[in-house]
Amino acid sequence: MAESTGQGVGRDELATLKLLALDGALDEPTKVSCADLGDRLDASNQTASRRLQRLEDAGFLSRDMVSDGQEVELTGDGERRLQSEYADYRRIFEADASVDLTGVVTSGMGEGRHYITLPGYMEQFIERLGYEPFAGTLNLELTAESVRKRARMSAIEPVTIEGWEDDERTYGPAYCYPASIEGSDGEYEPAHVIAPERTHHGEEQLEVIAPEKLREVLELADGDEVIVHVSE
Ligand SMILES: Cc1cc2nc3c(=O)[nH]c(=O)nc-3n(C[C@H](O)[C@H](O)[C@H](O)COP(=O)(O)O)c2cc1C
Ligand SMILES: Nc1ccn([C@@H]2O[C@H](COP(=O)(O)OP(=O)(O)O)[C@@H](O)[C@H]2O)c(=O)n1
Ligand SMILES: [Mg+2]
Repeated sequence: MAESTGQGVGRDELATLKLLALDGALDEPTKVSCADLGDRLDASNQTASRRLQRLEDAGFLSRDMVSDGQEVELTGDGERRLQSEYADYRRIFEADASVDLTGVVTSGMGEGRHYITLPGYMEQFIERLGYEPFAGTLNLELTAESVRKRARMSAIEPVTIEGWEDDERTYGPAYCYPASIEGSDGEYEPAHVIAPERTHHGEEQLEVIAPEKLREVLELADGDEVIVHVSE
């Protein structure tokens, strides 16, 4: 049994996914033959076929049967899985990883304020980030390209804010990535992209914290575009 790397796929499936991407299946439906794939993976035809099936079941691949074989294309999740692998290699080989993400300012659920000001988090922010964050998170809706690029943040070492508990419940950890925020009115730092482990938002929402209210200092309103430069 292959070692699991999450979402039901193992190392072997990941190697298969990489070969398919090298063949062009990231950009368009690409013809594959299990015999050829098996040869290149040093595995049997049946093994190659099983790996394709697992990748499809995991949602990393879409497949179309055509008269003389099959065409495959990586899904968004498939691309993100490879991006995250790529980010690991960047982390290994590149000293100063950075990523620029673009998004528009949006209003969230009004919960950021509550979480940021809980003493169990606030004390850690002050100690580990070196500033007392403004009470809330600036929410950005990322462009489709930035949603994909977001995985590259894993090449950057975050400041970890640990989970904690009170009498009533437990609170999850959160990871803070150093960043500067560029609006049309100028650039602001220090700031951090905050990624709570437990969140109600999907990958398209980015939350940012800073010592000041960014809507005021950068004169931002819903719909304004900002660029977040994330780097160590
Ligand atoms: C520091 C921090 C810790 C959080 N911890 C939790 C948590 O333990 N459980 C949870 O359901 N949501 C947690 N959240 C996430 C919020 O529920 C929510 O996803 C988001 O931060 C709300 O942002 P918004 O009000 O800006 O839309 C946390 C958020 C932050 C900023
Ligand atoms: N550093 C920060 C943090 C939050 N904010 C804003 O402060 C308000 C409170 O944050 P919040 O996270 O509780 O609210 P929503 O993001 O859910 O709208 C929101 O309007 C945020 O956009 C800001 O301008 N600068
Ligand atoms: Mg917020």
